[in-house]
Amino acid sequence: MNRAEKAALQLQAVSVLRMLKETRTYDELAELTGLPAGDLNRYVNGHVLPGVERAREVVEGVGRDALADELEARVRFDDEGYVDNSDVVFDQSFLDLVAPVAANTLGFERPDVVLTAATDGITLGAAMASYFGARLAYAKKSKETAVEDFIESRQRLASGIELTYYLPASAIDAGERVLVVDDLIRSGETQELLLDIALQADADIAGVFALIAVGDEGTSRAAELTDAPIGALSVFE
Ligand SMILES: O=P(O)(O)OC[C@H]1O[C@H](OP(=O)(O)OP(=O)(O)O)[C@H](O)[C@@H]1O
Ligand SMILES: Nc1ncnc2[nH]cnc12
Repeated sequence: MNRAEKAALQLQAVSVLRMLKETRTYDELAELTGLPAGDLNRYVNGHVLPGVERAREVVEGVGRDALADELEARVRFDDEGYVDNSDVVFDQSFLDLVAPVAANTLGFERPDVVLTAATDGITLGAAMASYFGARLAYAKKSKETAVEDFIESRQRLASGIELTYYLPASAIDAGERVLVVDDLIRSGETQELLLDIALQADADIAGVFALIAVGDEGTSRAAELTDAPIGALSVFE
């Protein structure tokens, strides 16, 4: 880890601690993290940065569990099991915290491009791309005007309806590493289309990440298409 990466990790830990502190006293935060309340006060107020090892523990340990709890508190299911995750995908600050935690705990290699599907994947994709210093690309269900060349991928869904995603051909170069992300993975049909687009571009898959997996059908389907790491922040049954 170079100095810049260490500094980024230390600042991420401060962001995680500040989010946790919003709903807790310092004593409660101390109990949760195992760190002294006085130190936590200095980190949260920005007077001192946590050391690299402490920062890693916060980001990898407490960070992931706390973010998963926060995610679960924000998601609502309707009577038919469909997810309303507006309170998650509309909150760019929350997603900015998820990105480093996802990257560190799931072990994705730094990608060149983060690829997602319009519409709801875009804010998570932007957070992940910004964290990695990568480009963001999103495939759409319609062709963008004035673009001549597209990579397209079509699939007939279980419902019989055909779904096609289009990506401007210039968005991914051959040989680039692509991390595929989305807010939600259920059947895995969308991920399959995105992975197909990345493979058509002759890209290497760096991983697949979703905030929410509903069941394991989607992640299993993705696992058949790539050996790269696949993970979700929370899995709902
Ligand atoms: O694993 P799957 O069964 O494919 O479902 C997941 C996809 O469904 C949702 O998008 P949707 O098609 O509703 O489009 P939207 O983002 O524009 O709402 C979600 O954002 C994922 O892209
Ligand atoms: N909002 C949603 N909830 C559950 N499954 C879905 N598949 C596509 N959109 C979905």
